[in-house]
Amino acid sequence: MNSWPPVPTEPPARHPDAPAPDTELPEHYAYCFGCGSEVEHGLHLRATAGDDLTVRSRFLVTETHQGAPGLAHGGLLACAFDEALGTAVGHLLRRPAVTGRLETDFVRPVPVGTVLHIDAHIDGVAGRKVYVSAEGRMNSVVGDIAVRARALFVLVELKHFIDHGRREDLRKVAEDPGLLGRSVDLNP
Ligand SMILES: CCCCCCCC/C=C\CCCCCCCC(=O)SCCNC(=O)CCNC(=O)[C@H](O)C(C)(C)COP(=O)(O)OP(=O)(O)OC[C@H]1O[C@@H](n2cnc3c(N)ncnc32)[C@H](O)[C@@H]1OP(=O)(O)O
Repeated sequence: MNSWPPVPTEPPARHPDAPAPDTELPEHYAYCFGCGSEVEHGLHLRATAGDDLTVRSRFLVTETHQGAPGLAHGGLLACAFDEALGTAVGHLLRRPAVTGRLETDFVRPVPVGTVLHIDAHIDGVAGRKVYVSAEGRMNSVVGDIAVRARALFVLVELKHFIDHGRREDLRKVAEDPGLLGRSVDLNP
């Protein structure tokens, strides 16, 4: 394994307005494939602020998430980690960021019906670069590790989303700001 973070970093500082530990976090966008309640076959990942620089997430692997018969698709698992890691950056640092790089180690197959518990941690900050990592455990917070991930998120201005987002979707959000940051009922 290469050293992590790969460059010298500053210790990250939890934002003073970050949600308190054990706070259930809202979905960040109702049409997000990772967390959005309006996406029928999305991951519906739910997250809770943890202590210090951590966020705990979980999602249920359903039959619409298969790659091989009865097993989760690796790309969807990577998506769940992208979401869990990005949620940690967004909520704990309270800065908009996008994924620059995401690497995953798939350690065990994940059957349909598994609840994957993903613990994400902010490891270091170097300028606009935020290094984060996570472990996903099967069916309990102390279950077997199925997936490990590391990522680089890059802090951006809100303008990034306005410049690059599709006009009609930006218009929908302007008309219904509740599509962003809406609280949702919890599932596993
Ligand atoms: C007020 C707000 C409060 C917030 C409240 C919280 C609410 C909840 C929050 C949130 C939940 C969110 C959950 C979402 C989770 C999912 C996230 C996604 O899936 S994001 C979509 C996929 N990713 C993209 O679409 C990026 C596409 N790429 C780009 O747009 C650019 O390449 C970008 C912005 C990443 C970088 O471009 P540049 O021009 O701005 O900057 P340059 O200089 O190229 O990079 C900056 C530094 O990063 C390094 N870098 C960039 N990409 C790298 C890479 N792939 N590998 C290594 N280094 C990389 C560069 O080498 C540079 O490093 P050096 O500063 O020079 O040391």
